[in-house]
Amino acid sequence: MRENGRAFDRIRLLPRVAVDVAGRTARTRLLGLPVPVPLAVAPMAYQTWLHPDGEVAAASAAAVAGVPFVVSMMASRTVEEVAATGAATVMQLYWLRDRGLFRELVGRAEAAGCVALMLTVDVPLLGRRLRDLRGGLVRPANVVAANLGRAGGGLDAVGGAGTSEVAAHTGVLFDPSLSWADVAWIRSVTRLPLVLKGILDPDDAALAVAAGVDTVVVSNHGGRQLDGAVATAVALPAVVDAVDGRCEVLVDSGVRGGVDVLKALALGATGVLVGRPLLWGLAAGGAAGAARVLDLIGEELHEAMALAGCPDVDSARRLRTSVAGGDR
Ligand SMILES: Cc1cc2nc3c(=O)[nH]c(=O)nc-3n(C[C@H](O)[C@H](O)[C@H](O)COP(=O)(O)O)c2cc1C
Ligand SMILES: CC(C)CC(=O)C(=O)O
Repeated sequence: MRENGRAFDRIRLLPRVAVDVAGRTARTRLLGLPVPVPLAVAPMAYQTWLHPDGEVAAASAAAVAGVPFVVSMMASRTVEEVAATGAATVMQLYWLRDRGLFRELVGRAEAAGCVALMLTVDVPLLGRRLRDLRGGLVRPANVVAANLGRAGGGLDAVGGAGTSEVAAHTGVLFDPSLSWADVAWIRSVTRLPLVLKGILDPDDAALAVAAGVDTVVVSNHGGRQLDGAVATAVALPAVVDAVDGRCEVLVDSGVRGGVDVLKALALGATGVLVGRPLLWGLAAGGAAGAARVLDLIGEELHEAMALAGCPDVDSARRLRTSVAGGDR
């Protein structure tokens, strides 16, 4: 988790000068949609844990900002409630042991007007989260996975030593047998654009393209899964090369401001997903707090583009970068 931030910090930008940036714009396309800034909100579970309105407040902020909102399969408000905010909504899915429930969720996402499906591929099981274990993390009874019906409630018996309640619950639900054949099956059962989230190796990015995926997300899950996995700012360029323009490449994990977004673009990304900062805004100030976070990142990006001599997103993607040695 720490290395994600450090890796972005180590990227150095080579600004261009005497470029007319008076009419600059960060408008571009992301997840197949026109967006005012190249970012979307990352899928994050159980947002009513942070604020009573949860995902509905966060999605309202995304709607105001005009950026897509990815609703977690483990959201504490339903995909229908989220889509009703008017935000361009992407449904995130985990591979479930219960294939009937998985199919049902795909159908609900389509019926709710979702613009894409995002399959998260880096959670065959939940990472060993030592702070969750030491703190005895247990969901409050009123925070449930609202999309999963009876399967979305908590567990009566917590998993025991070495397992948090959340890890035990997801262990019951998630199927660790996901393979590329299953990805091909998912591709075949929906006409919605398909996003694969949690790619780090360029060979996996090439396999995703071969499976007909529309977007890959270079992600180590914000450092929550495999401790010691490569930072995304380090992994991104090789994935961009492997994909070679055949699908969109988004990146998350460690993006904390507009300069990080500019660095991601300079490294070849189509755009970024914003994770924890959105939750901090939501916890501090509900929909307004989440909206302020998205505003700030957008303002910072516009300023950084001006200072780097970038009138548009394509020129940002052509900026040169270098990597500084050591930590700051
Ligand atoms: C509290 C929390 C819950 C998350 N829940 C999910 C989830 O349900 N599905 C998913 O694909 N990723 C989930 N993630 C990972 C995020 O989508 C994203 O990859 C990560 O937070 C990006 O890193 P950042 O927080 O450093 O920006 C979660 C992250 C956090 C912090
Ligand atoms: C409920 C969890 C599976 C959500 C998640 O992906 C996470 O906590 O990182």
